[in-house]
Amino acid sequence: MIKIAPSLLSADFSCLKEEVESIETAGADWLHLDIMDGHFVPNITFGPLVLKALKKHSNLFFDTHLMIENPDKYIQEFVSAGADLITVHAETTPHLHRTIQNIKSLGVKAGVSLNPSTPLNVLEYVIEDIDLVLLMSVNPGFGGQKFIRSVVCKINALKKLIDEKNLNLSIQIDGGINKETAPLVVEAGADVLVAGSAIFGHENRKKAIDDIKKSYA
Ligand SMILES: O=C(CO)[C@@H](O)[C@H](O)COP(=O)(O)O
Ligand SMILES: [Fe+2]
Repeated sequence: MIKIAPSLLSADFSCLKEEVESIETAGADWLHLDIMDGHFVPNITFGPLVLKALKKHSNLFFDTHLMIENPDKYIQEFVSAGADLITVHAETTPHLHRTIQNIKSLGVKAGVSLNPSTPLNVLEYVIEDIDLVLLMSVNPGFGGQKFIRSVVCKINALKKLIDEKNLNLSIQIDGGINKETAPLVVEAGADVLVAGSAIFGHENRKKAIDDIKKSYA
């Protein structure tokens, strides 16, 4: 089963509660929350207080994508606020193994994200400890960017590695996903698709989600 995770980054920030409700009733599987600090990425979004406020109004799985320096400092706060999965960028933490253990010790799922230019081999000694790999298909920081096609080969290579090791690990793709690019990444082995502008950019959220689902059915 392929999961659709609308990214809140492209929602109307003046009415986040209604925006989350709109994608929940439209058939979204997860809610993707982009946390940006203005250091690791040029943009600044929101923090745990916003997660906490939205969690009260949603039953969606809170998929929390940390694009922040020194993620260990904030993991506990995001878990207390309602994160169900915490994904950190390998580029932000010198002690990736420790960061993963930190996330797991708090009872939530752990993911590792890689920028488009970061090779898969940074995962070599942690791949058996995580629940999800997030491959960025744009350079992180903004919604609405163009899909970087070289990620398709990267997905194929990661899928091969996962199958060889017989691991139960999700492959999430984030950036430029729409009804044209979704089939490419699903075919390569992705099973969680993040989509911001392709869903929140449309009035009819159900049609937007259904169009993506139909594109690879
Ligand atoms: O993490 C990020 C961007 O850094 C994403 O989650 C974006 O929010 C995806 O937006 P679209 O490319 O789907 O518009
Ligand atoms: Fe994201």
